[in-house]
Amino acid sequence: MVHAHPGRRSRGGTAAVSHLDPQVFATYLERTRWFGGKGRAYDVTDVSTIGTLPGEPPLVVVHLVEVTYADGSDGGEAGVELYQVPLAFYEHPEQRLDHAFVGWWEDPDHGWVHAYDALHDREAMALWQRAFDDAAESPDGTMSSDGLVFHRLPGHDLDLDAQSSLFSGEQSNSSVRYGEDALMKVFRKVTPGRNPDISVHEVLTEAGSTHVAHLYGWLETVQDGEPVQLAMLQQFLRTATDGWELALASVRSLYADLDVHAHDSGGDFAGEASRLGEALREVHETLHEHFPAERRPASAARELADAMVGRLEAAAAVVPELAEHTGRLRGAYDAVAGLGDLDVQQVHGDLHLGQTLRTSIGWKIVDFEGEPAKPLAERQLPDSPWRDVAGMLRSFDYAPRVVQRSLGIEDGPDAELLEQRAQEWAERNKNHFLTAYAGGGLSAEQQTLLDAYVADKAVYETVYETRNRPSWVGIPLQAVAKIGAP
Ligand SMILES: Nc1ncnc2c1ncn2[C@@H]1O[C@H](COP(=O)(O)OP(=O)(O)O)[C@@H](O)[C@H]1O
Ligand SMILES: O=P(O)(O)O[C@H]1O[C@H](CO)[C@@H](O[C@H]2O[C@H](CO)[C@@H](O)[C@H](O)[C@H]2O)[C@H](O)[C@H]1O
Repeated sequence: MVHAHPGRRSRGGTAAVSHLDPQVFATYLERTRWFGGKGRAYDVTDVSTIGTLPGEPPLVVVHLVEVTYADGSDGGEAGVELYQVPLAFYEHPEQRLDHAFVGWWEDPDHGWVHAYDALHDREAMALWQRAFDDAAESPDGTMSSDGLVFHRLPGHDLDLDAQSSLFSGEQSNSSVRYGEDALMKVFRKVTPGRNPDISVHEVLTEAGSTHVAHLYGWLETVQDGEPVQLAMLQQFLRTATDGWELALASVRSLYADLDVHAHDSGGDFAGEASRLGEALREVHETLHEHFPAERRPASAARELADAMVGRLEAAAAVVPELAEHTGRLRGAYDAVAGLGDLDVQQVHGDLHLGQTLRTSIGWKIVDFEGEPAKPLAERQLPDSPWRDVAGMLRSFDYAPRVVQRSLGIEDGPDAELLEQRAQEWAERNKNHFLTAYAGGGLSAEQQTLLDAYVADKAVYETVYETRNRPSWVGIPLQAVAKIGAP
């Protein structure tokens, strides 16, 4: 059943906006990078208003869009998801925002109103920044307005003159930078409960970690007594270059002359891969110190293997091509079942090169939210640090494949040599990263655990790609086909 928008309370002089058509949101979701339900049959079953940003113009209203999937919660995926869509309303069309147009409605009191995705709108984004600044003025560092609660940590004065611009990269959420001062990440898929991205950044900021951007604050609302965390404000790392982009540049330089081996290439990435390994080790050590950690008995290894098999079965329901590989994948998981004690702690949960930033003073790691497709309760649990290591290894595998696709050369006359170079590049960087992380070689137990996490991650990626970038699913499928192969 589709519910109509409940309507907005009218405030002095502003347009009341009612009758938001759920179908308009459905159409908009399909156009966005961050909607994770592509390829599934669904309905927008509710659109609710959770608050209005203080100050105006424009009028900015935060909506939660409820998406209900026809396949229920089959395939390990949620049956219902909530997406955050803040809209900026204008009484007349704003040509500068044409690219962010969501829809228009005839309002019974005010005629036509035009709605735009607020994150593209500088005027709208300034309202968030001012509200965060107001929170810093209050003795407890919080400011509440119309159901929205802004929290600030002490230690940084926001630059209110800084202009916003929306990031355009490969993202599951939406990030807006305020000049060179701050970055606000607006969580798109939201779940009631504490988001680990905020809680981990808060702890690491307070611990003085040099490998994360400092947390400045966050925005939440409370529904049925539980926080729903909507956005996070943090230090903008001004000298940062995305680790993923650096890796792609290195691969491009390798592919420029296929006669040159990866270790001789001018764009060699191995030194950076080693420094990344060291940075991850330090982050894991800090997380181990400040969050609960435990050594679980051998039965935990069996449970882990079962969980991986469960994820594989769920994934195979979404990606039928996995079926032919399940025997070999199960082999990797069964080996884990025979391991001894298992050390778990707070980890990153979804680490890949796109979560690393090279600054002038070293590598930083971002985005501690965990895998976007996992339920929040699962993402909050301690896990094995090898999960993060595996994520990075998968990323070193992705980079050469993505460059081949972007250059359209994967099926060209040099395909064989290209594949050789791709493997050289990936192996070289994986080895450097791993050796620096572990401080030497791995024990047989560590290798077994790592292999299983690599397989688990590749399986996860087949679902992620199917749902988000269907034309990329061949990348993880190619990796899955090699796991355990003779
Ligand atoms: N503090 C920061 N300063 C500068 N750039 C950042 C910062 N945090 C993240 N980024 C950039 O924004 C991109 C997206 O951030 P991320 O937290 O990974 O978002 P998502 O959860 O949507 O994937 C990252 O790949 C990185 O390039
Ligand atoms: O960054 P997020 O937390 O949203 O992570 C999700 O999106 C990632 C892509 O943006 C995805 O990562 C996969 O693609 C990367 C290249 O774009 C590659 O480097 C990673 O190895 C690969 O897993 C991630 O899996 C997903 O959870």
